Amino acid sequence: MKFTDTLAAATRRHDSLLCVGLDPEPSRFPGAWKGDAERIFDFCAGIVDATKDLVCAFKPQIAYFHAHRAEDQLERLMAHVRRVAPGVPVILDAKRGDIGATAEQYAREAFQRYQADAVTLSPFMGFDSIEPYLRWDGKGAILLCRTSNPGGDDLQAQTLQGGEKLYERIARLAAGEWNRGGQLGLVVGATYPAEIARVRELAPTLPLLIPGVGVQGGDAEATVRAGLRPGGPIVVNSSRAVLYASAGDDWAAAARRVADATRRQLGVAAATSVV
Ligand SMILES: O=C(O)c1cc(=O)[nH]c(=O)n1[C@@H]1O[C@H](COP(=O)(O)O)[C@@H](O)[C@H]1O
Repeated sequence: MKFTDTLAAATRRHDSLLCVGLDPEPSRFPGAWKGDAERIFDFCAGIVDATKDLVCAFKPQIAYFHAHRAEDQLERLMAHVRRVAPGVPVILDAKRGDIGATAEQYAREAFQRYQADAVTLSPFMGFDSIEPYLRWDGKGAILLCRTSNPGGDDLQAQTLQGGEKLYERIARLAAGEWNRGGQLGLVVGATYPAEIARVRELAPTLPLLIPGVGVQGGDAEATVRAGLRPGGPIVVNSSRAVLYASAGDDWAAAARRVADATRRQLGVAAATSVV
């Protein structure tokens, strides 16, 4: 099944635009697990179990695993999601970008080793750095376009010859000549709703991965209004606000509460904004 179809089905089934980001930080783990990197799998699996019926996707961030030599725990986690949440797509957040030959290895890592449904990529090195991912039938490749961080302006807001901004060029290419197999999506930060709206104009049907609600302070309602269109899906990610909703024994229940509140907030915005 294609990433976009899996995503659409999970969005419908769970009535959810929410993606829970899996960014495990052992120093923030609850109780006796605090500081124990051997518990990365247990912690993330607990979050997955507590939220799996509330989300349209999960997004593990690879650095949080690799920094702790926890690649094996990430592999187990991917298998766990497939087992307990079949049909919920997993976006591996790796933000890769390299020459074609190296990109082939990164694609193998994401799609074969980790069995991800989609991966985040930096488009900085151009189409030949993206193309190896598109050889994997049905898999998604989500390109950084207008990122949520303040420094995103440094390059992405630069005006190119012809008057277009860099992030606009990325959106145009991803919606057009680069999207040969219909596998591309774009990352746009919830912290920049005006840019979300502009990207949506340029890429009416691409899935938009929108991080930045929760701890980064992005406005969930403005995000939905700017990004969601009929035939133009969005995936709104929240990581820390869900993962660390409580450091007590109730951490999993608290994560569920925050995830459900965010899901409902997004749902209300969707019901009142999509024409
Ligand atoms: O590609 C991403 O997921 C991403 C892009 C971006 O522009 N901003 C951004 O915060 N992210 C990721 O989204 C997550 C945001 O985490 P929270 O701020 O805790 O919700 C982190 O895993 C970031 O690496």
